[in-house]
Amino acid sequence: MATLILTRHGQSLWNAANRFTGWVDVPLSERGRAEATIASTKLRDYQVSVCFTSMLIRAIETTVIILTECDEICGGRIPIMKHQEDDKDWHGWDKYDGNPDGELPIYTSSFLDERYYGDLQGKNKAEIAEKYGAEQVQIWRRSYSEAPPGGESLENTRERVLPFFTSRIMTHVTQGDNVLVSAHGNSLRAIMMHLDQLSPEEVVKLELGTAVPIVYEIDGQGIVQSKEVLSA
Ligand SMILES: O=C(O)[C@@H](CO)OP(=O)(O)O
Repeated sequence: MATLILTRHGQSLWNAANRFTGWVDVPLSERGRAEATIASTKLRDYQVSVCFTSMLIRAIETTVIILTECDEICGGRIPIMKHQEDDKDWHGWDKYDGNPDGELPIYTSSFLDERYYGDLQGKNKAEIAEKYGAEQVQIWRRSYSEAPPGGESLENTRERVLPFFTSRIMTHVTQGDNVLVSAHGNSLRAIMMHLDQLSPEEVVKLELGTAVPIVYEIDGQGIVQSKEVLSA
C-alpha cells in the first residue's frame, strides 16, 4: 500500500485577479503561499519519497513550500529539483556524485501543466462571461470535450496527462513509494477522473480548492483503497 497526495497549487496572482491562466507562468500570491504553508502543516504526518510537479512556477512554489515549511514530510531528506530529466534536451547540469538516499527528488514535467486555455489566456473571466454568456463560459471551463477557442479540452488534457501519470507516477505508487504531485485544476481533474472512475458527466462537477491536499491510499495493483480531502 502507498500514499498518493495530489494538490492543486496555491492561489496565483491571476487566480486572485480572476484571469484565465492556462500555460501563462504566473507565480503564487501572498495568500497562495500561506495556503501552501497550511497544506504543509496538514501533511506533517505523511512522508513521501518522490515528488512530481508541473513545469509552471505556481506548482513548483507550492511543492517547495509544502516540503520546506514542515520538513517532516521529507523524512530527513533534502528536496532537489530534477528538471525534465526525461527530456532529450536535458543536459545534466545538476548531476553530481551525491548521496541519493539523502535526497528527495522533485521531478518537473510539462505533461502535468494546466490545460492550455488558448485565446482566453490572460482574459478576465467575468468580462468573457459578459461577452459570450455565462453558460458558454461554463462549458469552456468545465465540459469534458468542448475546448475553449484555440485551447485544450479536458479530454485533450487527459490524453496528455494520463500516459505520464500511469507510466511515471503510478509505477512508483504500485512499488510502494509515497508520492506527492503538485499540479493544476484541470490536469488534476484528468487524473482524478481516472482514479475516481468519473464519467465525463460526473467530472463537470469536480472542483478543486487551491492547495487542498487529496490523499489516496492505493494498493500494489493500483486500486484505490481510500481517499481523503484535507480541506479546512
Ligand atoms: O485559469 C485557469 O488556468 C484555470 C485554473 O485557475 O481556470 P479554470 O478554473 O477556469 O479552469
